[in-house]
Amino acid sequence: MRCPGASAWPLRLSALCARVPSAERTGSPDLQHRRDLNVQAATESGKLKSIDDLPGPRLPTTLYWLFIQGYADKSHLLQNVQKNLYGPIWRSRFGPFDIVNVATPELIAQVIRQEGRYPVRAELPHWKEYRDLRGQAYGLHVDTGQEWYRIRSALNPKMLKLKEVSAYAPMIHQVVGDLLQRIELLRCRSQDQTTVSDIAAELYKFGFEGISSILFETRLGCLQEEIPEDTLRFIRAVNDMLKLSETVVFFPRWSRSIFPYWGRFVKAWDDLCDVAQTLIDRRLAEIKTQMCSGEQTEGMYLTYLLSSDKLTTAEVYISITELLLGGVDTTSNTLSWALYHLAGDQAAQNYLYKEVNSVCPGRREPTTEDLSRMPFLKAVIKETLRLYPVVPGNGRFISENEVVVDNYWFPKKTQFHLCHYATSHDEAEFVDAELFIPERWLRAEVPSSTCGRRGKSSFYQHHPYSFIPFGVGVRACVGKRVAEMEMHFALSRLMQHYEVQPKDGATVVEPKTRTLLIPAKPINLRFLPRA
Ligand code: HEM
Repeated sequence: MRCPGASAWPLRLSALCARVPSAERTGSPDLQHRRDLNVQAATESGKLKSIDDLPGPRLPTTLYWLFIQGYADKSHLLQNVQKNLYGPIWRSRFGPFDIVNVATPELIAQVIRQEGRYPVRAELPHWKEYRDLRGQAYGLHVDTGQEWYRIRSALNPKMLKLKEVSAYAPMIHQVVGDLLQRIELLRCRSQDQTTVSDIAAELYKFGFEGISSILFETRLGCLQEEIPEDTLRFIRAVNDMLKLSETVVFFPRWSRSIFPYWGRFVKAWDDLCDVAQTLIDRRLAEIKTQMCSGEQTEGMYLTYLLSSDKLTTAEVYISITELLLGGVDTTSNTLSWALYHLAGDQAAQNYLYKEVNSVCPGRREPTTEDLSRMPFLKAVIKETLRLYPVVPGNGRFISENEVVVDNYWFPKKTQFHLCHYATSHDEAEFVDAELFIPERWLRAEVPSSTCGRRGKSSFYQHHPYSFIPFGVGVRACVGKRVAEMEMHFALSRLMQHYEVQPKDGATVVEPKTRTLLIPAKPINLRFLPRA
């Protein structure tokens, strides 16, 4: 969970929320009390089953799946395997974890409706331990309750309001310009003068430059010939931290000095925080100089946070670090998969090119308004996120209230795993679910034969909770709007300049899980300049 641990659906989500009484959504004490009484009554009358009645694998079975069957780095696929074995709701116990998995949109919706006013994704004791060790503020991922809400309310306005986010467009276009130059450089240097190897690695740099330009209002030069050492250090640290996070959480505190993992985890976090702090301090010094010389310090995100007075300095530091952490390989992996599929589907790529070209002829840079006239572009990104939700599973740790899901009663402090990889790959929700078909996201009135495919109306319909790549509700991804803008600008401009082809013929690249869903091997692509 670079977003620890969704583009068509916000409208559907609000429609769905409208059916839930507002008191229920906000988890008012009165309603809570009534719900608890109902739950108690129903349990007493024996109508509801308990967590112990749930099917699910025992520890040896889980170990067998992970280490003998090889699902340790394919945990996204385990969602489907276990759903087929145990049904849509099951329990898994593993080390200190006792988890209730839900794998249909209806069940996910039931959990979300009861998530309370301050939803918690999962307890992150090892992240908290690191923050305590270094005397840092907890921040978005670790803080809970009103403290989380206070921080989130400070971060939301300039991240989630469409109008505010549009202000970042010129900066993002500069960064996309650098990406285009870098691709041109790499492809000209390659042996066949067209290939860019490991496109995800280049897009990580794009992701880092993009989010940094918004947060710090300055360009770091991540896409230049000489990549700043701090950029590489940050990308390495994110990778290490995510990998180690999955391991460290299994080891008890007393084993910290015996195994090397905790030390490495701390080092990765130290590097992350150090790079973020250097960038923040550099920008702070610039702001001070500007102020001293009487210049107006009109800035974007960091300046806004510092001047809003809603967060302490320690909270600003950790929030910026977490936004950087969330903003790098989420967008970059999604873009990599989108290019991978477009390279393999020339009909879709041609259609996308024509759409971009008709809205922005002569390679004009698209504005945010132009994007609203590019439904196929948006459909490509949605379809990519459906096939490869970069955060393949989400969670809700419901500590405030007891919960009823599918005739089961769960006590407070139950950890739910929302298996949305399984739902977005479910044939019952998406026709030909394993295929890349962007036009499934276009409304039926739009010619459905765009790329030579036709469908019935069911082709376009799915439950709103079957596709939730950005999460859902008040705790959903804070970077959703920024991510979408970055991806839409980058993809549209790449299409204006290049036709993309697979380098290695029809080589299939599978995803693997390293907390995030990432390509299991490098994606190599050929970029052929368009006339
Ligand atoms: C393709 C792009 C992205 C995807 C698919 C994605 C996905 C997610 C998901 C699934 C969550 C959990 C939401 C929930 O619990 O319901 C999340 C949270 C989060 N994301 Fe993203 N994300 C993306 C881009 C970004 C970007 C660009 C940023 C930074 C600007 C970001 C920052 C965060 C943060 C800070 C959280 C934690 C929010 C909280 O706990 O209140 N994400 N993201």
